[in-house]
Amino acid sequence: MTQPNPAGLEDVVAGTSEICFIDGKEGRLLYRGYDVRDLAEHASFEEVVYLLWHGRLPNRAELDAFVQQLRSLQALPGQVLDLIQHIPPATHPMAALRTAVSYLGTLDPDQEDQSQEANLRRATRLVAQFPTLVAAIQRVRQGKEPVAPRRDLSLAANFLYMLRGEEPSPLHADVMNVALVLHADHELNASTFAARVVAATLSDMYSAITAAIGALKGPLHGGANEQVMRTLLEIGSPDKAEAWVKEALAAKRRIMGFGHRVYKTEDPRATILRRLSRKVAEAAGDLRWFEISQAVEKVVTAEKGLYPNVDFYSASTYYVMGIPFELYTPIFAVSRISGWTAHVLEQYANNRLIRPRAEYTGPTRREWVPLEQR
Ligand SMILES: CC(=O)SCCNC(=O)CCNC(=O)[C@H](O)C(C)(C)COP(=O)(O)OP(=O)(O)OC[C@H]1O[C@@H](n2cnc3c(N)ncnc32)[C@H](O)[C@@H]1OP(=O)(O)O
Ligand SMILES: O=C([O-])CC(=O)C(=O)O
Repeated sequence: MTQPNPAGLEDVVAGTSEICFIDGKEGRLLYRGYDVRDLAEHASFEEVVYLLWHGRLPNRAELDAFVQQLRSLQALPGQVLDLIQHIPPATHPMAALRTAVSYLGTLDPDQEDQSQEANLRRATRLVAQFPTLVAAIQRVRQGKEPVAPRRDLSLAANFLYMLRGEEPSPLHADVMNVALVLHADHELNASTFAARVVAATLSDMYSAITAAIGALKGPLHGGANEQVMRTLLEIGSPDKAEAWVKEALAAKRRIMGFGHRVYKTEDPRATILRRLSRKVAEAAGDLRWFEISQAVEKVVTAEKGLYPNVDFYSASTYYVMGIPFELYTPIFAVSRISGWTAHVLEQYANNRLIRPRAEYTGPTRREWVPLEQR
């Protein structure tokens, strides 16, 4: 057997992929060769999904056709809407999403078909349905009726529309689009790796995506954005940030939204989200959450040399947009479903079972002791 791997498989190259490149030293992120900063500035989320799946940007006709296809698939089957009504309202929306996606698998129109074409159709349905699912889950939790999707809005605008029951401002629609572009893919992060492990057994796409949702939910991964907002609310004002952070660090607590396994400098997505956070805050005339975030960043960077990751400034951005914090990780999933499905399709296209070894550290030879003698 090869040498034992470092804890958490740090820096272990566990496979090849053509989808996403991260330079952790320089703080660069590319989707299929395109810098995420250019995509955030110019691309719609729909274009990015096409790029991730097909390896190239769509032309006008291809994009129009893809957008129309997505819009035709946004509505949820009635059985899923019924299921959502039966989920206890106190359930975390990520748990509800995981349950609903698993149920969607039982209603899959392509049931036994495991061809690449059928899997691309599944991926398309999932990307189209995730915003509708998350919005419906939230509205039902709040005792409201789900809002039906519209066919004349971008995926980002439609998501906010279904959540709020009214069309978002162009600023909020734009900010949501950029947030979706920024969260779309990130190489072998924990949830994508989980999805690929499941796909590599040749299990179905819904099983892989359900596993990925479970992994994203954890606070060390996508669940951190919700925890960031809880932190900002607890701190309450910029002048309290320094003492709060110092006390948390002294107690060896982690400051959510900081640090990254791959980036040893600022996460390029955080740079863009910091700007967005300020922009929505200025437009709303409410800089409090942005200023607390900046104050926290200053102390964490000075004390620990840690940089904000993608989950840090997304929290204050969404909060000022009036989005409740339990939805921050589901919004991550609304975007990351594009990357998860891209990786599952890539895994199926060139599959080998993923099955590493463990370095055994338990006892090697023990004598059996009969029950009465223990
Ligand atoms: C979308 C995403 O998944 S982005 C990541 C979202 N997660 C978070 O924001 C949670 C907070 N951050 C963390 O817990 C970590 O930075 C992780 C999980 C993201 C990466 O962790 P790893 O690469 O495994 O680093 P590891 O956990 O080994 O930490 C290394 C050292 O930095 C410290 N550290 C890392 N992150 C933090 C943090 N956010 N706050 C305080 N200390 C931290 C650790 O305590 C550890 O210190 P020690 O060596 O003195 O014990
Ligand atoms: O890459 C990671 O480990 C986590 C992350 O930033 C992401 O999934 O976007």
